Amino acid sequence: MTRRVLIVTHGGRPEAVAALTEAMRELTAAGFEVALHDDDLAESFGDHMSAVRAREGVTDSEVVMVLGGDGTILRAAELTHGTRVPLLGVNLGHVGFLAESEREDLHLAVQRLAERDYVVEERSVVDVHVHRPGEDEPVTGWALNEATVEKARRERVIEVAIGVDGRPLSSFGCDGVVLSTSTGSTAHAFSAGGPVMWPDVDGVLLVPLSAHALFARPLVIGPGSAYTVKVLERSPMPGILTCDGRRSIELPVGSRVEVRRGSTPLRFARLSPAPFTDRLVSKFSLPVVGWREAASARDEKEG
Ligand SMILES: NC(=O)c1ccc[n+]([C@@H]2O[C@H](COP(=O)([O-])OP(=O)(O)OC[C@H]3O[C@@H](n4cnc5c(N)ncnc54)[C@H](O)[C@@H]3O)[C@@H](O)[C@H]2O)c1
Ligand SMILES: Nc1ncnc2c1ncn2[C@@H]1O[C@H](COP(=O)(O)OP(=O)(O)OP(=O)(O)O)[C@@H](O)[C@H]1O
Repeated sequence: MTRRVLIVTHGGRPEAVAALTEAMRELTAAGFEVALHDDDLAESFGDHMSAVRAREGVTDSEVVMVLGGDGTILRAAELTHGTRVPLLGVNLGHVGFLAESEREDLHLAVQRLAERDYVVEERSVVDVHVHRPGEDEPVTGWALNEATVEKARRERVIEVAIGVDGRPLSSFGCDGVVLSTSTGSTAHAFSAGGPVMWPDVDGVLLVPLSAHALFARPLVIGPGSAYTVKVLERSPMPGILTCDGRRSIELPVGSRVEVRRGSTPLRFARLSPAPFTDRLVSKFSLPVVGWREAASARDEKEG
């Protein structure tokens, strides 16, 4: 059976189109059938490459290869969410925290795929249920990074009440609250002062955004618990919920948002066993000078 790779890229970027040409050549040479998610792009490649329009969807692909940065991976996650197809990110972006390979390692990545020399890592998402006044059914959503409840406009604050497992915890005026997975703990939640959660910490992080309150600390709950965020009737401002910076749901006052660890994780193809700590050091250029000297001094002392 022919092995297929579906490619998602940032079609608006010249470097992505160049990387796409190389990826398609390498994958085709390795015996893969290549499909492009971006039909317009497929149009320009369809003639002289074995590009197959990705009309067949994702589930008959072995891997979704993403040529881009974090945002493009978050966009590609919309395709694989709910399926068992893993994402493999090749970083063409500025940060590329979610990517597995750098641009210069594209050939190696294709070689490892061809040899089935990769492991699949599951990353938790958050599931979101939004109950709005006058609506019988909740609006549902999910996020790989975070679901953020924010004030709908810049002026004033949004008044929210926070609860855990149906029990009230606190209420305050703020710019919003970020409800993040471990994966998203290095993204918006990180910028808002939240802790970094290693990927195997299966909890959900809440970080308030500029809360006007004495008790508004980052909180972490376990995989069996759920947050409730209510937009209070007294709030001078309605809210808006945004998942991964891309999927939004309006929150009139009186809305109730429930966020819990998702039931279906997203899957990533991992080529290198490099620990998350190394990725953190590399992506944030953390100063680790002196670590080796200290370690070798300890080894000498221990003989
Ligand atoms: N003040 C902030 O830091 C802020 C504000 C809004 C959104 N965001 C983040 O942007 C994400 C959307 O990313 P985008 O690239 O489409 O938007 P974008 O182009 O605005 O980039 C936001 C930044 O977040 C980085 N990023 C995204 N996911 C990350 C992760 N899991 N770990 C570390 N860094 C990550 C991106 O690389 C980029 O540098 C949202 O999920 C949210 O986490 C951050
Ligand atoms: N085909 C596309 N058309 C329009 N916008 C796109 C497309 N692909 C990606 N984008 C958007 O462009 C933005 C930047 O993309 P991406 O994250 O890949 O690059 P970057 O921001 O430079 O990398 P990083 O996120 O690692 O800093 C993202 O918000 C993404 O959703």
